[in-house]
Amino acid sequence: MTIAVLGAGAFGTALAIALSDQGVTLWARDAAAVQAMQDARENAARLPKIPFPDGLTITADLGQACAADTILMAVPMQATAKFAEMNAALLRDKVIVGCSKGIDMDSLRGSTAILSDLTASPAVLTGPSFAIDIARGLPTALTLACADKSLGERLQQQLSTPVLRLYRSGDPQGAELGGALKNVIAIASGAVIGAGLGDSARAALMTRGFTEMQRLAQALGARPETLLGLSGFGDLTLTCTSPTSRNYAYGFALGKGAEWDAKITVEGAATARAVARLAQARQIDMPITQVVAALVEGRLDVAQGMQMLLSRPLKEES
Ligand SMILES: NC(=O)C1=CN([C@@H]2O[C@H](COP(=O)(O)OP(=O)(O)OC[C@H]3O[C@@H](n4cnc5c(N)ncnc54)[C@H](OP(=O)(O)O)[C@@H]3O)[C@@H](O)[C@H]2O)C=CC1
Ligand SMILES: O=C(CO)COP(=O)(O)O
Repeated sequence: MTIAVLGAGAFGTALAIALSDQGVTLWARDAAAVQAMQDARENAARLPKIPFPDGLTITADLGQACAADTILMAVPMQATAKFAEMNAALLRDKVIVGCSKGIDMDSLRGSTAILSDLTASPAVLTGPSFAIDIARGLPTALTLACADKSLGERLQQQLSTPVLRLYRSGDPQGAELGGALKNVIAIASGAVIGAGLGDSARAALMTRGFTEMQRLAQALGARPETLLGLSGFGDLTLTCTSPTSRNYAYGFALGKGAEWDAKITVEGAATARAVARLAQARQIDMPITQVVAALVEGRLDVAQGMQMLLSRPLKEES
């Protein structure tokens, strides 16, 4: 069984490296970048100093990549819907695993819904994992979620390695929402630490943020236990506590009033805006997400956002 990874960012490249013992094709859109990676046998732009193993083939030919049995989609979320639509002829009815974390701003859909336009039972691979850790072969555990049980079992076997341990789930929507929503709370956590408001405030935001994640996920049909696993609680913990996270680092810069390089992928920024709209439309109480959306849009600063959260009426913990 052959594997291709679409999108040669840090994560796509890391997955291709981790799975290269089986032979992996990594696709990138830019032919010049592909040639440079082929010559250097590394992705110097996104994952420097990690050499490509022999089993990794890099190409700009999407047709060649899509000939693989299993396709891992690692293009950033806000580009995924257009990518899927433009390349539907190559991707239709393939075995596709969504690896991106976010909610599409235009359609308010996540990767499972977007990829369902192409294939009957898209899978999701998500959980606490920095690209650099996976690429270095450090131990990592992720969730592989698929509504089709036998396909999920096959993908679990195919994509696990001795150091990349995949747990199976039958709830792709819950798994995808955990990965998407934790990025929003990571921005809030970074902002609180960047503004010097302390670890206690961060713990409060993580906990109340997790409550918001559960509220939305359950309203959208996710199983509550999915969010308690690697894809929800696990990834929330990693991303809200590590400066390696770009979402956390972006929030930290907001809190500190520091410059931020807009070229860096911060999935939680667009996702906060998408989820704020989704929550408003469904009348779901998600105050932290609403504040993060307002921070991202420049409608509030961190002090004002914190004041808004602290001045809410006192209530029962639920
Ligand atoms: N980095 C990490 O630790 C992890 C990331 N993820 C998720 O993986 C996804 C990708 O993130 P990551 O790899 O880090 O992102 P990066 O910022 O490292 O790279 C983004 C990549 O996507 C490519 N790209 C952007 N738009 C398109 C498009 N329209 N068509 C094809 N390729 C495109 C870029 O190509 P170009 O260079 O040509 O612009 C670039 O190679 C995100 O959803 C992220 O949340 C999940 C777990 C861990
Ligand atoms: O999703 C991630 C870790 O699981 C990566 O987080 P960042 O996109 O914030 O770097």
